[in-house]
Amino acid sequence: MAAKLDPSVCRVKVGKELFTIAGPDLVRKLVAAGFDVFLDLKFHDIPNTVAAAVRAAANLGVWMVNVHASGGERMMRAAAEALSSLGEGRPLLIGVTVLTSTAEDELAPVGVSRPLKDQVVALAQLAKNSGLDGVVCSAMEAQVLKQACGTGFALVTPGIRPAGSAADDQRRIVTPVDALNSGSDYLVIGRPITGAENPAAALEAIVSDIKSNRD
Ligand SMILES: O=C(O)c1cc(=O)[nH]c(=O)n1[C@@H]1O[C@H](COP(=O)(O)O)[C@@H](O)[C@H]1O
Repeated sequence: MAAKLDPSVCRVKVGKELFTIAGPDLVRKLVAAGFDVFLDLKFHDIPNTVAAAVRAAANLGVWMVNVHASGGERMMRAAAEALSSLGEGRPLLIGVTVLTSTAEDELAPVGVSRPLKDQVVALAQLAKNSGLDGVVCSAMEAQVLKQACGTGFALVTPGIRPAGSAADDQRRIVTPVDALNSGSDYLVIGRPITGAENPAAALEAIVSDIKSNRD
């Protein structure tokens, strides 16, 4: 897949599936090939373990790494502190709020009684106060988060689907142009590109749609 894509057009994300199959060597190869790599392992563990894991990610040379914001303030602070001594070249540290595959009615069974949007805002504010650089959320929440957390706080939005694409297991989906217009800083696009017959052409179509239709 990476060989079919151009590092000047897109970054790449290595998630749990690929990392479990191919491990850190593949991440090093992607970095060496010139890609900015988002290591999406969504760490969620005790503070000491998460701090050591994000430090290990930084040593691989990745551009972005994420943790679950629901791991709490002490966990996120430990992660932020583990990276702070690395200075400018350190990876961006991002907190996952509520997964884009989660729908409103799935929160109560896991003990969350407030509305989904309020949960996303609360976790984003906690992430910001814990020293993180931004959050993963749906672009549906981008506008409210830019107001709540300010423009310098990065919004990373999966659940991106060009008009007419299948939602698959995602529940809070937004088109690429609408996501950017709502304030998303980074779009995470998987299956609409990886599942296409010609991934480079699918990416190109998305980029040209953005160039011609963005506000
Ligand atoms: O942190 C993530 O990257 C992530 C968070 C989230 O809330 N939702 C979400 O879909 N993701 C990831 O983003 C990617 C979305 O892929 P597609 O649904 O194929 O576009 C997957 O690799 C997910 O693991």
